Amino acid sequence: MKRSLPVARRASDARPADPPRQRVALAALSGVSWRRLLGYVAPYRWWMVLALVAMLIATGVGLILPLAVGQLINAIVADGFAFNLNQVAILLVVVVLVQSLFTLVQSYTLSFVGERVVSDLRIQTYTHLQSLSLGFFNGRRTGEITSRVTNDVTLIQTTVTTNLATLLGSVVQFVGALILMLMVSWQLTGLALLLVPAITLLAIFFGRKLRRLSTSVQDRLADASSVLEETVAGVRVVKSFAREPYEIGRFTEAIETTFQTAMSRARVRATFEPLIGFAAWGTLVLVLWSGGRLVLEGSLLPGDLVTFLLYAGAISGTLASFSGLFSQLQQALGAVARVFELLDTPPEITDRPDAVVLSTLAGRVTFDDVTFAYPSEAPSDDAQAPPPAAPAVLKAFSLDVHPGEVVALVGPSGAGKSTIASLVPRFYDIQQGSVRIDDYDVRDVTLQSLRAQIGIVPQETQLFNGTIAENIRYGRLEASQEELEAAARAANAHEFIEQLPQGYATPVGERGVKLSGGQRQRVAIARAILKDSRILILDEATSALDSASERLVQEALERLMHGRTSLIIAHRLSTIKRADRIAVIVAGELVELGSHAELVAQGGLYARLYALQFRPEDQELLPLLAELT
Ligand SMILES: Nc1ncnc2c1ncn2[C@@H]1O[C@H](COP(=O)(O)OP(=O)(O)OP(=O)(O)O)[C@@H](O)[C@H]1O
Repeated sequence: MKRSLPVARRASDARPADPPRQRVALAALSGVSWRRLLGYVAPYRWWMVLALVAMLIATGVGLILPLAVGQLINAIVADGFAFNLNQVAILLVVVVLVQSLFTLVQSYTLSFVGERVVSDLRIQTYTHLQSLSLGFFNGRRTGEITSRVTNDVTLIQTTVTTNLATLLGSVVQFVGALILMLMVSWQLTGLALLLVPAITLLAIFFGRKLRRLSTSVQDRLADASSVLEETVAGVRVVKSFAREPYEIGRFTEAIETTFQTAMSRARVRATFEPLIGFAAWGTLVLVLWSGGRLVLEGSLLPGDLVTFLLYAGAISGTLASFSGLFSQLQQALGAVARVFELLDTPPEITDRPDAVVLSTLAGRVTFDDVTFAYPSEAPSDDAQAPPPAAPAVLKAFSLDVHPGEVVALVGPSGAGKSTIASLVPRFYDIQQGSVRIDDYDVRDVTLQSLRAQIGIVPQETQLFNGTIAENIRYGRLEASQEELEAAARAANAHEFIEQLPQGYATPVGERGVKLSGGQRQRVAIARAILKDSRILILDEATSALDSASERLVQEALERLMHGRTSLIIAHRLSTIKRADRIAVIVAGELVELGSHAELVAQGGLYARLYALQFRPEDQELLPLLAELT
């Protein structure tokens, strides 16, 4: 029953972890995703070109190093060699210097591109997230969504820059070293190459296994973080039910599952890396042994053998980095798929191409034969499966609220009151009938202008991190300090705000002062007053306030409602009696409509309810109504 109206359902409405993710991860293997990913680098292509050129130079120059070292040794051991020791030593220093310089350029430019891409992508995903409809958020856990914008995007950053550049560098190094090796000794090269395909196959085999396990680890970790998020956000519920041990159990279970999966991955990785290392070093020893024999036979200079060994070392290094890269790229694929899936989720509620901008309104709100069922919560990666048919929450519901009228929506929990209210700002689209403001169907006007005309005071006020002034100004960002204070005064909030340590500049929300329930409600009312919209939707708080606080809130609400069309999801008899008309809703249908006096005279459900009314004025009506229906 206790739920704020415009805010998405809490994380507790979670759906279970989604196995189809793996399918999506595999789909991301297609070239399209990679092309799309590289599209993010396109705006910084010149930086990328610079990075790649620097990388090529650094790698290319690096390839001279083994050659120079070999020459150095030849200069030492072979008499009458072409270069003397000094010349070769100077060459070596110059080579190392040039290589370091270009490595620096490459590292800086690559980081620039990486950080830019990741920032762009985060802003894009967040912007897209903001465009998505409530239906999307209803079906997903908070932790899962935030992790896509933060963790997954970070994984992508390494993929598009560092990994790709390293891959390219490794290829250059591999090819370059191979050519130079061939020039030194084709026999030795042939021997080394015999073993390469075997190592590569091994790497591919393990890489695949690692990828599967990595996606699985990420999924399990997301499960654990969603337990964490849920319980931190809902810490009051946990504490009030003394469910700490239960939650610890749930978290432990999720973490233990993560641990088990991570250990399976660790086992594969632990075997993988030494195995590849062993294969590479084994090759080296074999080459050293055969090369040693060639030197002893006199067909190879000792320095050339050293050169060859250094190249062989470089090649086994690149092979190891190939396999490392391979598994990292595989890991990133899951992340890429999840981010693109988010970006590809179309918003359900959008402006029509010919949508008009609502301007000044009289403020009439009409529900005309409205039938509505909530969108099915099937996530988009389950698109193959037909969505289960959702039951209609509203059935042929009609109600005409006149400009300036106050209508109280009354009915048992789950009757559809919040749903009715959420259709006015078009949080959802209806299946039949129409919801109109003045004579405009809400689907024919721009969302921005529609929502600008509607003020909402939810049951529970969500305060954001920031000062109290910033929180009130959420109602109208461009409001002046005077307007802001006037709104706070009208909302009976000015006095308590003045008494806060820094007045309007006092930080509130997560990291600021804690406000009482009544104070929060008055801040919400001040926001709505500042917004100054024609239409108001109030979700009356059900939690009891002390009578002084209650009076301040009631006064503020009356000022707020004055001259505006108001739809109140009412819980208290006092509020209901004050409304111009009362709409009694039962199971998504309007069963009675009229003023308090009319309904009492009619002798229907409301009258029977009222007959029981020897209770205090602020008696909550709902439990009684539930008894009667
Ligand atoms: N986001 C949602 N997705 C799916 N079903 C929903 C959603 N919100 C509400 N419902 C369902 O729609 C029905 C009407 O809910 P609604 O919240 O409108 O009732 P209400 O009269 O406002 O109840 P309360 O007084 O308890 O807030 C309920 O059966 C509820 O389970």
